[in-house]
Parts: sequence; structure tokens; C-alpha cells
Amino acid sequence: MHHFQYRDGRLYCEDVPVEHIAQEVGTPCYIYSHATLRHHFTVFDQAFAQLPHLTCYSVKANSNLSILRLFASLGAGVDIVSGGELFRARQAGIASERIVYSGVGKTQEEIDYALSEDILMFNIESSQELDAISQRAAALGRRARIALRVNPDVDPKTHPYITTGMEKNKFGVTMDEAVESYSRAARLPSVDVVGVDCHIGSQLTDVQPFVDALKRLRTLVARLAEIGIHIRFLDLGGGLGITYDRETPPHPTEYAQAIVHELEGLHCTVIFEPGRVIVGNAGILLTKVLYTKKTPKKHFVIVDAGMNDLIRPSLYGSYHHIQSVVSTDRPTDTVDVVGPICESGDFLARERALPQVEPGEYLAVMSAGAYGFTMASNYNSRPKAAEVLVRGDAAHVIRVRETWEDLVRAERIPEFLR
Ligand SMILES: Cc1ncc(COP(=O)(O)O)c(C=O)c1O
Ligand SMILES: N[C@@H](CCCC[NH3+])C(=O)O
Repeated sequence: MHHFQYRDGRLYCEDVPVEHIAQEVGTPCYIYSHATLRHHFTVFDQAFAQLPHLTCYSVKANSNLSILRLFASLGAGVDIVSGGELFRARQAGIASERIVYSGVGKTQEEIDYALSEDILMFNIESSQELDAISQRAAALGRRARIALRVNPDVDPKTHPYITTGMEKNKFGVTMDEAVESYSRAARLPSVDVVGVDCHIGSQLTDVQPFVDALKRLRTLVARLAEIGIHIRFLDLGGGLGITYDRETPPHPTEYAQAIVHELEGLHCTVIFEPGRVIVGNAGILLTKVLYTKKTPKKHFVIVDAGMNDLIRPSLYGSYHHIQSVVSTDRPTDTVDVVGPICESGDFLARERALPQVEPGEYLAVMSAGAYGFTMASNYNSRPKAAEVLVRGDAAHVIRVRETWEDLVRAERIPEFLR
């Protein structure tokens, strides 16, 4: 669903021209559509209505509290990977019994915090982590509900940095190790074995790897039943892709159709951990052109958003469509859209055909709602962008852009340097 559209030659988010937001809060600035967020969550969740399931939105994709609050109001659970994400989820009103906790490096403090919140399930990624969680649960007089995250060794055919379910990846325990680890877990007094979990990668554009992973998980669930371990939750992780450019990822209903008969006869609640598919196309990054310059080899458009605001192009070579906020029939140039950061890898687009732009004009970097702001940093001591949530004709500022003074205060710069 498109809530970012041109009307009378201006790009709108719902009923607000995005240029107005830029003028109000400055740039760079992330803009999210409330209607798109709601729609995407609902469509995903409804796609699995025929199954007992729980949609645990993956907080790492976008952890903005207002967005988490919206998902909480829609009955979402969440997938978290740190104490910080647990805090944000609880602040936003996500019920503890809808929280699953993944990640290979949970610290003792984080484990204690999650135990004290009595979350639904720890997705355990190693044998040593199982011991650590069991010991902390015993020490605190609690019981930890757990799943083992298994690594099904399927190739999700996505960018190598974001595959997670192949043998060479650091995630999960191998299928061979799994049965032994489960029987050990089942004997630990402070642990309740309730689930089997996997997550094979992100930005998948084909359902087959999901189906392959599910088949392997099913075999494991059956083997566990034979040794008296009965699984209540089957967590299939996240990973469904979106269209950034020309990709044609499966719709959630296609994903549902592909897996539903694989789940027949299995008496489990299925957990999904979608991130990108819910928020990715619900947000844009607005940036202002600062300068343009031509060199013998290149034509650069220098904008005020950099890799510290949106790292995906630099880190993965990801494509994000870039368009002017005012529709134009100016001729196009082939340009590199670059930021102010002192790295040659600081670009938002390379060799991109773009209608000519002038300093002071605004560009919209599309599909920036997932892994945009959450991966932003203060690199080069740059302030972080503002975030604005649009609902109908109202643009709510949900995070004011940091100022240089904020950074100075946070750094507590000594007197003599001021
Ligand atoms: C364990 C886990 N669950 C869920 C997700 C969300 O993935 P996506 O945003 O691709 O849906 C990730 C990130 O890839 C993850 O690592
Ligand atoms: N950060 C990645 C996705 C990684 C997902 C985390 N497991 C991206 O922007 O595409």
C-alpha cells in the first residue's frame, strides 16, 4: 500500500507534503506513515489467521517507541536481541508473554532482566548459553522457557552479510547437535523446553528456503517427540523481503500458503519474527542537496544525509530508490549521491540516473523504514536525524533531530576545549 505518493507534483506522506516536514524539523529526517505501518502489520498477521500463531515484530528493524506502541495496540509480540530492546518493548506496552529473545551474546545482566520480566521464550544459540540461562534461572528462583535456535543449513540466497542459517554462520546450534542439546536442556531443573527456533536470513525473495528450513525443523520436532520432548512453539524467524528496486518477494499470503500444509498435524503455535516486511516501505529518509560538483570522472550530488544516517548502501551495496520531492521534467544526469562523511564509501547511490537538482532542494530516499534509523550512528560527531510519524494530515515529531549542542553536552567537553 502506497502512502507516499505525488499529488499535484509534490510528494506526500499520507496527507502531508514531505517538503513541509523538512522545513519544519530540518533534514536529514526519517518520515514514517502510520497507515502503512498498520496496514503491513495487519496484512502479515492476517495472512496466517488460519494457523495458531504469534507475530513477534523484530524490534531491530525499527525500534522507535511510537511505532512499537502502535504494534502493541495491534496485539503484536516482539523479537528482541538485547536488554535495550527489551526495555523499549516493555516501555511501549508489549506484554512479556509475547516477547522472544534471540542473539548469540546475551550477557548475564540481560539474561537476569529477561528472567525478571518472565518473557515468553529465550531462543538459545549455544550450549554454553543454555548453561548460563539455566544457572541464572536457578539463582533467581525462576524458570526459563526456552527454544534452541537451530541452524538448518539452508541457503536463503540473499546478501552474504545477512544470511544467518548456513553452517558457516555464527547463529544457532547445528541440526546434529540439536537433539543432544535438547535432551540435556530437558533435564535441567530451571528450564522448560517449549520451542524450536530458526531464522535463516533477511530480505528473502523466494519462499523455498523457508519451506526447506521448516521441513528440517519438522523432522527435529518429530524426533524430539520420540524422546518425550513436546514442542509448543515453532519459531520460523523473520526474513521476508521487500521491493527496493525490481525484486518481487512473495506476498505474506504466498508465504502462508507455501508453509501451511508443511505444518499439518503439528500442534504448535507458530511464531514469526518479521521486521523489514512490516516497516521497510513505511519510511523514507529526507535529505537536502548541499552542493553539486563535477570532476573529470564523476558527477556528485552532495546531500546532508550520510552513511551514519543510512548505512545500507555503504555496508551491503543496497539499492534505495531516490526521488525528488517535487516531480520534475528536468533532464537526468548520471550521478553519485554522496553524504558529508569522510569516507569514500559514504554514498546513498552510485551511477544513478537522477533528474538535475540544485542546492537547497530535497530528495527522498525510499524504503528506509527498516534498518535505517536503528543502524544510525554519530560517526563524524554528526547529530542523529529527526523522526516524524505521519497520521492523516498530522505530522507528529517523535524524535527531534539532535543538535550539535546536544552532542557537545553528551560528550561533556572539557572547559578548555570549548
Ligand atoms: C533472529 C532474527 N529474527 C528476525 C529478524 C528480522 O528479519 P527481517 O527484518 O528480515 O524480517 C532478524 C534479522 O535478520 C533476526 O536476526
Ligand atoms: N541490517 C540488515 C538486515 C540484518 C538483519 C538482522 N539479522 C539490513 O539492513 O538489511
